[in-house]
Amino acid sequence: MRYAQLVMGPAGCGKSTYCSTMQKHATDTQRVINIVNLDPAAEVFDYQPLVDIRDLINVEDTMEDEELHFGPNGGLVFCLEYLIKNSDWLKDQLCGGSDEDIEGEPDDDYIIFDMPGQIELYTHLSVGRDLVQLLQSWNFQFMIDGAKFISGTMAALSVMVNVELPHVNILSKMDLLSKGARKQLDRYLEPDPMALLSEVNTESAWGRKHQKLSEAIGNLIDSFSLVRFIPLDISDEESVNEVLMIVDNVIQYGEDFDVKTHDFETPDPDDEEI
Ligand SMILES: Nc1nc2c(ncn2[C@@H]2O[C@H](COP(=O)(O)OP(=O)(O)OP(=O)(O)O)[C@@H](O)[C@H]2O)c(=O)[nH]1
Ligand SMILES: [Mg+2]
Repeated sequence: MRYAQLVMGPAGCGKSTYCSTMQKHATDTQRVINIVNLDPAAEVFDYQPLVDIRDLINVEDTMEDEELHFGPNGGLVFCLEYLIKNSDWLKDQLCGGSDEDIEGEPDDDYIIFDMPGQIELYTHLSVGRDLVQLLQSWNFQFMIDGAKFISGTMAALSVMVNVELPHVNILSKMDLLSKGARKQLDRYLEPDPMALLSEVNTESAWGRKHQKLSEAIGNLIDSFSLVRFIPLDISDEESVNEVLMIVDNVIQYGEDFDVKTHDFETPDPDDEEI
């Protein structure tokens, strides 16, 4: 089987850090997770990518090119569309090129795709969906990491509707919260959207004017069980493990797992902790 996670979220929310944290955790627990960088504007990340879109095309190239002359956002869209058009390149890099590998490969592949932060790529442009269809045609199974709170949830819903995949919302950077702040967090982790929205309602003219809309949004979020956020504290091994387990469960990884664990040797006690 081939398993994949697409990591999406606002700029700087910790997507690349999530990728490298999961990869390190996998190594520590005798699993192999590979990372593919699909951000053509990426400058730094703390992992060794299996595939890097920048080997195919770079945002700077599209901006400096005399004919194209894109700005950073147009350049990004161009790069991803270029990737889709040159999907054979990606297929070669991911699958070693031969169709036989895709059909008959006995080992599991588990790949995390580190995506660019521009949400419009997945909400209303076809690039995100094209990419997903491509990967699905190569037998990848999926999940998605969504964005922030009520507005993030709406964005996540919009992504879900557009790309038609199951997803898990992750609240990153938990290590930055004080103990007191963490205690208050529970109401946000599994919040009552109606209660949260009613707070918004009374506070502003906008809220009063759009009360019906807010209620409808609350109902929508509620009935799709969208508002569940999983906290991630990358400095806490337990937390990293829990997030990976939840995601594995969503993409149905590890259902025939006991066979797999014997493929690996005993862990090296000198392995670095995260
Ligand atoms: N303390 C803490 N810092 C984090 C965490 N995740 C990310 N950061 C920091 O936040 C900054 C951005 O993290 P990245 O992982 O590069 O975020 P990104 O979403 O990949 O960013 P873009 O690719 O630019 O959209 C870096 O300085 C990270 O060190 C976290 O869980 N805890
Ligand atoms: Mg990044």
